[in-house]
Amino acid sequence: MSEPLLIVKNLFCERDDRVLFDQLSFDVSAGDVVQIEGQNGSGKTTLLRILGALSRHYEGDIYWKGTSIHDDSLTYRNDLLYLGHQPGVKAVLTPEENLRWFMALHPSLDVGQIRHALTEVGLRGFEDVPCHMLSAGQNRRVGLARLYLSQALLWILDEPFTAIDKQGVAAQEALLLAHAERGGAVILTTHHELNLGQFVRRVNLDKQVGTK
Ligand SMILES: Nc1ncnc2c1ncn2[C@@H]1O[C@H](COP(=O)(O)OP(=O)(O)OP(=O)(O)O)[C@@H](O)[C@H]1O
Repeated sequence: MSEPLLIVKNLFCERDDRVLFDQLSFDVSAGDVVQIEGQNGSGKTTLLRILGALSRHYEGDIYWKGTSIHDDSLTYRNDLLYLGHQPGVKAVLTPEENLRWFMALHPSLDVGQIRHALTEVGLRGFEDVPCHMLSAGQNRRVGLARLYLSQALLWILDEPFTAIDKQGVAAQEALLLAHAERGGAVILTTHHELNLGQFVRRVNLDKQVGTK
């Protein structure tokens, strides 16, 4: 069996004198979809921000391909796509402009690929409409279009289905599965009941029991 891509070891995090998690350990391998579960305020976003190398407010170790993410943060960040809790869309820009902005670090991507991604998320015909004129779900879809463009191995997604309709959720679930089947890995939070059968592993922050 191949080594896990991500190893999370003995994480401890405290906020406002409240321990969110202690001795939290789990790993993530190629092909895994890992759902972080827990009630409101249990620390899911906090954990995803830590795993996304956006916060160092913790103790413990995180290894990516065998190396601490802080010893080789460049490799880790290159392999990572993090979609936060907010859609992360600039309201004055159009969907196409937003994606060009997101993808500025990937100059090999062309307008055709960006338009294809927008079509995949159901925004055909809205490419040139400023995002402040789009609905909440459409704005979320602009952010999710990055998943169709990304070459990253690890996707970390914080509530990606917020404001997305049923059909959109089903399409996103299929995309997550396809990514896992290609050898990628996904860590996400969602209050939505995932329809991914045995593909999903769960880490529950309420029970503090790691993977089950
Ligand atoms: N920057 C911060 N400073 C102090 N406390 C914080 C900070 N960020 C989060 N917290 C606290 O940490 C706890 C966990 O917050 P977090 O957003 O991780 O929860 P969550 O499980 O994602 O919740 P939800 O399901 O409501 O999105 C909360 O009690 C919150 O008040």
